[in-house]
Amino acid sequence: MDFFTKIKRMRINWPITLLASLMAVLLVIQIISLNGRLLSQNKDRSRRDLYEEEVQYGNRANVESDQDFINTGSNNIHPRNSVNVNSQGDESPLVDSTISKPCPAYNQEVVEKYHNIWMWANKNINSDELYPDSPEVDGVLDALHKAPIVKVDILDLDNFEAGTSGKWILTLAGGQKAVFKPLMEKMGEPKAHGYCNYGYEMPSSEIAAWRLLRLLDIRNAPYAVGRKVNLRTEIIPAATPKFMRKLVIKEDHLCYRDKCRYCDKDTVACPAGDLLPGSVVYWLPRKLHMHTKPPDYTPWSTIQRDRIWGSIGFNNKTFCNMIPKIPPYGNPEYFRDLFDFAVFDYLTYHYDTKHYTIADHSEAHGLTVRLDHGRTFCVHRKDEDQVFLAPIYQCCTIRRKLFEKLQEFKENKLSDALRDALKEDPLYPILVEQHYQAIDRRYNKIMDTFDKCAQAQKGYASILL
Ligand SMILES: Nc1ncnc2c1ncn2[C@@H]1O[C@H](COP(=O)(O)OP(=O)(O)OP(=O)(O)O)[C@@H](O)[C@H]1O
Ligand SMILES: [Mn+2]
Repeated sequence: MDFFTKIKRMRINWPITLLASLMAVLLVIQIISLNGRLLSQNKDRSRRDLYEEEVQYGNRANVESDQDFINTGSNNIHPRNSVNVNSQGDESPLVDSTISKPCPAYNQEVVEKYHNIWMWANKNINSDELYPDSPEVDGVLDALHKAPIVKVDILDLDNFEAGTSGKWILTLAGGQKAVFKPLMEKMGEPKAHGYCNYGYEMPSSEIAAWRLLRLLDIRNAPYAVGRKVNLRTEIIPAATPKFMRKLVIKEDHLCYRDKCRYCDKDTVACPAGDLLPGSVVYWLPRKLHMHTKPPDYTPWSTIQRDRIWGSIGFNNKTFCNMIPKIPPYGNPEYFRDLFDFAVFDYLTYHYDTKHYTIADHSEAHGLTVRLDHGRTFCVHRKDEDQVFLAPIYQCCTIRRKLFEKLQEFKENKLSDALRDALKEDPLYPILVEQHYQAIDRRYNKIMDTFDKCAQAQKGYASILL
């Protein structure tokens, strides 16, 4: 007996079978949609969990407003110069018919001009500094600002989309790579909720931090400059397919959708005239070793600090005594670096402090490098001495070179100098006015702390390294 004859003989009640099948299909649809909702709740929850983890580690800026922020789920994102639309609403993907994608034209002369600038920058990286104190530095900034963009991709390291907010990797004419951080929140303003690690990274901070380090003669952060990129004419023609998936059309605007790990939701930037502002940071063509985890961690980084403060307390100077036992801080130069970091981190309220060393046996092998200042200048109302002054307070020491440099900025001159330096940037004003007041206030506290240290010891000679 064949299969069909068997079925015929089973005397099936067709209406009941059909009804049962229909109900089964409905049940499956219900289960799938419930699962979807649970998944999206879990996604939200996991963002909160991540954030809560950071809160536990103390990696946040404003304890008082925490509950308010969580409750309101604030998402006021309106970059200056941008039409910015919230992530809800109609949004359509970009399709080839929406925008044509002409190939960028390469002009050999232009390519050579920029290539020579990148060669100069590369040649000047040595074991003392990433760039010299010379006027050519401004030429490199200018090139980062103006060089035609030949390729745009999402910065993806080891199959992991780097970081808490999206970063682009640009290839510029002449072959230099650069990291672009797009402006997704208000330019240069403090985080409304006061949490430095919540929300997007800030390109304004990246630019201001670099200018401040340069003023202090701390030349271990790669060049950073502001740039407005035209999504339609500069980015689309050079974008990889992966990058193109981040572009959407919304209310007739061309928009960029960025991820944000510690935000209530991702959002889109729909810049006026298609011009999206951001920071461009020179990609350091060297192998880097990151100092974040034992045995060679940055001693006063957030995680280490909170673990240690919990057990020994802020005032305990024994922490300072044990630092030379942590590799590589037995080396006096690396030990001194820690106080350069402390001064800068305190001035900029830098919650995401970390550092790298060049590890490639090139002539720059061993140089300390500081990357990623997108979360500096996030609050100007307060200073958190317990957090940021600790290295200075506990060790009472500083590199002589930095101390002498700092003395040049007495009587609120540091803020004026930073303002003047930022006037050179194409995106000036970069920071809101209150940040400058904060810098002077913090500068004075640093200098007072060193004064107290000198008084308590045998004068300045005993605290300068
Ligand atoms: N200018 C640069 N030159 C060389 N390598 C870089 C540069 N910028 C970033 N990188 C590499 O990319 C990695 C990730 O960059 P970055 O530290 O800015 O992001 P993140 O801290 O992971 O992200 P987020 O700040 O969003 O959490 C760095 O650890 C470093 O290896
Ligand atoms: Mn970062």
